[in-house]
Amino acid sequence: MDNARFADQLASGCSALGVTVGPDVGPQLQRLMAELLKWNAKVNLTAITAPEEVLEKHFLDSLAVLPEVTGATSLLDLGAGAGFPGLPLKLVLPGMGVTLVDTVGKKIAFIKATAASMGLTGVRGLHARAEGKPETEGIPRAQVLIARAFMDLPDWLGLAPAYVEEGGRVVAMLGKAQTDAELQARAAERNLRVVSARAYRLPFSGAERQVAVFAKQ
Ligand SMILES: C[S@@+](CC[C@H](N)C(=O)[O-])C[C@H]1O[C@@H](n2cnc3c(N)ncnc32)[C@H](O)[C@@H]1O
Repeated sequence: MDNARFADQLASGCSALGVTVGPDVGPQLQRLMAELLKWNAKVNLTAITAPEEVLEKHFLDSLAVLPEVTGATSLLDLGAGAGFPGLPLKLVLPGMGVTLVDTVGKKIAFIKATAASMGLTGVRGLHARAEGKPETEGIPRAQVLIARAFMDLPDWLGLAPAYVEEGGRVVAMLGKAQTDAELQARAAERNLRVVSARAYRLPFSGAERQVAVFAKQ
């Protein structure tokens, strides 16, 4: 994808999602895509490899939750894989500290090397297993805990409270939308409350997504 097409697709995708990004973000995302595809040719990081799909399914889907994340000073991305949604969110919100956790070492190696080569500060990659015991895992708590395609919602909400600072929130990016009643029930099981839930569609494929925000009771 050439620079002009990338910029055009990013602008129209952001506009469809109702999010705004600064002028530096496009070139940084292009750099991130180049690193992802370069690494992916050698080590398997993601099954999504067509540039148009990387832009929509990894980058724009990550940026779709900007409204739920903006204002946080720290973000913890559990099961971040190759850095989604944490890395694109960091590019738009550079003052936010971001910790990305995954059990697969090569994914964390990619995150660390890419953050260093792009000169990103305040990005930490942690090769660790999230089990709900931050004290022994060395995983820091954050104002906002986020995960996309991580675990089944009940399991993920079971882990979540241990990683959220007092007054913080849990942002769940879901491929399969849950009804309000289902979200309320899942939250109640974990002593959480539902703060908001919003459905959206990816701008080019029209694929359905949902983002739900929870807080401690
Ligand atoms: C389906 S991938 C999603 C990756 C990324 N969030 C995304 O949306 O592209 C799930 C990731 O969670 C990681 N994972 C699974 N269980 C984990 C655990 N208990 N702690 C940390 N990472 C875990 C896997 O290694 C994998 O990279």
